[in-house]
Amino acid sequence: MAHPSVPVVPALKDELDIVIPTIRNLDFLEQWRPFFQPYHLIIVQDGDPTKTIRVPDGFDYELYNRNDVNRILGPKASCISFKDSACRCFGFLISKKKYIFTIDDDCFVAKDPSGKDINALAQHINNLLTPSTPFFFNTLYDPYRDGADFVRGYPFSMREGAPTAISHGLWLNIPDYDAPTQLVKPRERNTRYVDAVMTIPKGTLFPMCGMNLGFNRELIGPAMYFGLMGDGQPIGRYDDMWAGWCAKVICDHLGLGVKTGLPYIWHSKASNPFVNLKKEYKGIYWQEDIIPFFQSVSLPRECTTVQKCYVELSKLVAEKLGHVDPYFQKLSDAMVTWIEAWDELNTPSQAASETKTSPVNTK
Ligand SMILES: O=c1ccn([C@@H]2O[C@H](COP(=O)(O)OP(=O)(O)O[C@H]3O[C@@H](CO)[C@H](O)[C@H]3O)[C@@H](O)[C@H]2O)c(=O)[nH]1
Ligand SMILES: [Mn+2]
Repeated sequence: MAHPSVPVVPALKDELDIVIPTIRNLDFLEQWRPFFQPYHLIIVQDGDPTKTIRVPDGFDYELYNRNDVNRILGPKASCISFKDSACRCFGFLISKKKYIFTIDDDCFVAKDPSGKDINALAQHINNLLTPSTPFFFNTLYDPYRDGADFVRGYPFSMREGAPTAISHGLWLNIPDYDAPTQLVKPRERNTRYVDAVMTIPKGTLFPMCGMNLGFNRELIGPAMYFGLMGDGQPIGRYDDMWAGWCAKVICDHLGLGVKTGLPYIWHSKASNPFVNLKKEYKGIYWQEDIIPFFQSVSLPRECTTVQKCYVELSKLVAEKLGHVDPYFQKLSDAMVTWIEAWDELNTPSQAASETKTSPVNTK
């Protein structure tokens, strides 16, 4: 029990950045203020860099537009998408913190069945700070949660679990459906609150949605590249999916865990299904080749770091998916550029020299 006179410091206050990709004013932050205000925000402004993005007073943030991306990365900026939410991964790159939470600007505070506001950030932090169980499924779901435990038959030698790399949250109201599903079910809303956090078993892929997502940047950051999407690219809205497939095979290889379930956010805006179909359609049939590829991936033992795994994966992408479309050779090259940029920005000497055009705003 915290002593009343000692202020409670929010968990991971100085170890976590909140990354928001945006093309609009960030009034949505007003609703998140009680939960987000103590944390540093990294705002990645997409689209026209001359447009001014309004951020509510009282938030500590840095804002990067496309001019900043080009200035900081130089030629390597080619790996950061333009005019797609995939641009958010620049925020992952430029951050210096151990943890990341990323959220879309049309995601609001949801209420649990008791009517209480859900602090999605606190739940992600709890998910990331407790182990995962990728090697043996616990049928009572998250065994580390208050009021739960490992069930009978769960090997004691496996109860230490694995470090958690990713925490994948869900959405009430507008579900993250693909365009064909949106088109046939335009009025479907997700009203089902499932009170569970589960570890996605080793060897199983999943469709990672980027709109309510936390991860340990030190464990899996270099794999969280959101690919080449949007302007000038033949595909969109597969940014988070690509990152999730790459990250999951690497987590499996390195013995790291991925959780999905709580927390929920309230996803307020359904994007246009016709526009989405134009962005997604190639991905809808390419993924019938992409998924078997990721299911077949076996990374060599010498790949002991995320970077080594990721570069090895980029080679396999070119080799095994290049026949599907020339795009995958471009993507393979961009994956290598991303790792070069990651290592360049995250070596102490280089990182310190980065300056920001937009002054860091303090409360
Ligand atoms: O060109 C753009 C468009 C949008 N953004 C910012 O990205 C997020 C998401 O935008 P939006 O809510 O319009 O997108 P959705 O259709 O709901 O898509 C979600 O599903 C996945 C598609 O990849 C992803 O998780 C979400 O994008 C907002 O913050 C926009 O401001 C952008 O930066 N550039
Ligand atoms: Mn949205």
